[in-house]
Amino acid sequence: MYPEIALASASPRRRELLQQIAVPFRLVQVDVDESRQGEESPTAYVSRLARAKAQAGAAKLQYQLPVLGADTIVVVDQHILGKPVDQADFSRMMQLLSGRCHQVLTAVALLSQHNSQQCLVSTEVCFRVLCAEEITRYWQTGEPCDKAGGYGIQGQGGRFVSRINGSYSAVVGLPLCETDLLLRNWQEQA
Ligand SMILES: Cc1cn([C@H]2C[C@H](O)[C@@H](COP(=O)(O)OP(=O)(O)OP(=O)(O)O)O2)c(=O)[nH]c1=O
Repeated sequence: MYPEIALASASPRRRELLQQIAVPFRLVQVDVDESRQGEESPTAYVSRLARAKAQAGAAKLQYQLPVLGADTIVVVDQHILGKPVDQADFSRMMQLLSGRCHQVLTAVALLSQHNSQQCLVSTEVCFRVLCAEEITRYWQTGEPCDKAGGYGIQGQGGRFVSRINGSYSAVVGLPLCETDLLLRNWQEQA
């Protein structure tokens, strides 16, 4: 049903999500500088990173396959939260997220030599109020360190989430509905 693609990602979640909708893929390892450029907006930043991952993968594979790249960030009051660098950074993030709603932005880019498509999905996630003790305990599980915003909705972090409005799979790292559409559009144009 889908074209064979390469996934430019080291994220086990993105791998599992693509498998969930039966997309045939191989992996390509890329190393992309994730620093923000000046006053770049959150949407510009996350979209650029998804594109940069796909571009790096396509160059590495010499454009033999379409390459999919994705990026996820958490945004609260225009602050961009990536992965926490240490426990203090993580605690700061949890205090920002406690007792309120934030946006999770996931961008997906699909790229070949002659075609490029991308989409951006924004999901609202609401947290109940968190206390200092559970924030410390959550850090000790090891789960937060490789997740944007310092939490995994699909893991123990799910206990903090009171409500979500939008795409659950986008929060975990790859929006299934929009990725399916991207791939089907791609196939129609090929
Ligand atoms: C908010 C949230 C994020 N995440 C993950 C999704 C992404 O893997 C990660 C955000 O970092 P990213 O830089 O988007 O991705 P990554 O470094 O894990 O993988 P890649 O090689 O594709 O760049 O946070 C969850 O797993 N659950 C959540 O609830």
